[in-house]
Amino acid sequence: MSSSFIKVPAGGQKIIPGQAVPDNPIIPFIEGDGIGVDITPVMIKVIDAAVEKAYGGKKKIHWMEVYAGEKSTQLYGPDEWLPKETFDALKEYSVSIKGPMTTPVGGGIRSLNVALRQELDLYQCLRPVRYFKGVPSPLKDPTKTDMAIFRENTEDIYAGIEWQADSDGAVKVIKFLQDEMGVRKIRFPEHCGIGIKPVSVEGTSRLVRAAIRHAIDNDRKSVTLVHKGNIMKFTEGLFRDVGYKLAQTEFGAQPIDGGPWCSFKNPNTGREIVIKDAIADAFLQQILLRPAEYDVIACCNLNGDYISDALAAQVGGIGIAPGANISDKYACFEATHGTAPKYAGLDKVNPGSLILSAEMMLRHIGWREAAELVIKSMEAAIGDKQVTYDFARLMDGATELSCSAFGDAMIARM
Ligand SMILES: NC(=O)C1=CN([C@@H]2O[C@H](COP(=O)(O)OP(=O)(O)OC[C@H]3O[C@@H](n4cnc5c(N)ncnc54)[C@H](OP(=O)(O)O)[C@@H]3O)[C@@H](O)[C@H]2O)C=CC1
Ligand SMILES: O=C(O)CCC(=O)C(=O)O
Ligand SMILES: [Mg+2]
Repeated sequence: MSSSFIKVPAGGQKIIPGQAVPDNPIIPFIEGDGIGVDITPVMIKVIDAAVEKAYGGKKKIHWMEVYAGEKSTQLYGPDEWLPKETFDALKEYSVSIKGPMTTPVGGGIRSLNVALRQELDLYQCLRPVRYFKGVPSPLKDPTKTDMAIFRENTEDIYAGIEWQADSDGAVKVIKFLQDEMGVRKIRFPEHCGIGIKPVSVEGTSRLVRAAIRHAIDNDRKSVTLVHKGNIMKFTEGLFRDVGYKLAQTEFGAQPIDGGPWCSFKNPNTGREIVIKDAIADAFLQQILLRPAEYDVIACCNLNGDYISDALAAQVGGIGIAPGANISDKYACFEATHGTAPKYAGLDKVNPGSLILSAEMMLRHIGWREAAELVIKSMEAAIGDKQVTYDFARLMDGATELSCSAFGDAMIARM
């Protein structure tokens, strides 16, 4: 593959990590599969309008399309799902945004989303979950759900280290486990797929460190380590133990009543931050019944995937659930939801999740005034009951708007 399809927009400048963000940054975007074709242009239109309104033309994003997923196979060739020039651009321009990408179940290609996170070492998946006034919710008081999920984004069973049943690899790994590791517990070793779950001290430490720093910077009351460490002792249990240890060694947390919960004073505000843990199954009921008790959540990759969608449902669903994949150098923003294939091209779905992901991106580059306009206009559109189908079907007296009309309704309210 040597073709280049990326056109660098004239008049834009690179964002260079550690340097001031230029007023004319080039931001690469991946349109995404499925509903990507609907939500990505609406996101761009809304963000451009907010930036224009906030800065009167002094600042402007120069969007640069880069290709991955189905669109990339159409351009570069049938097996080119994530071309090298896309990776290179995401690194070179350091801040980017992407639509969702399809991953087939069972066979076929491995997740391009996971590949991107791993290749760019975007180890923090930050998914804030909070309530917007007027949004339909199954909870009596959805305002109590206000959490920031820090999901480890590069390891765990999600890393996709696994072998298909009956493949040479599966047979070999199972034989190794039985013959050399003394494993007797594989219930049906014949015709058995097998996977590996890596959870490391280093991977856990950097994620929990980011979660605790977020709690400090945002004056949150607690960080909860969510895990299934009673069952998977040396992976999820490690996650919990390393998290507690790090809170003590790096942040000076002291055990509460003999531990393992511990706490320290926020150096900025003097208020106490509690580090606690919860076993994942119980946590999933606690967030519904006692959401006010949770602030910042730190968890392994797979648990974070489940928790993200479950928490999103408490405050309106994945149509309005934003996210960011962050490393120490790069950031790639993306919605929590996927490609919702049955709605692709219908101009129907909620673009809110990708728009709010872009809002996080605006804050990330320090364009707070534009970010606030995005929030204000979304609240105003929802407050006026001008919403997409997902909210309209749950709200009395709402006007159902198309995806693009919802974007326009936001712009009209900036
Ligand atoms: N980061 C990424 O790129 C992700 C990619 N995926 C991939 O997406 C594909 C489809 O996955 P699937 O399990 O169907 O999950 P999706 O998140 O794509 O969709 C599930 C359901 O969520 C609702 N939904 C999703 N997006 C929106 C939106 N913007 N507005 C309103 N409602 C929305 C719809 O509910 P309803 O039917 O009730 O209207 C939809 O049917 C898979 O290949 C999966 O691997 C999945 C998650 C993340
Ligand atoms: O990569 C995928 O297809 C799914 C990813 C996903 O569900 C997520 O990151 O929340
Ligand atoms: Mg998911």
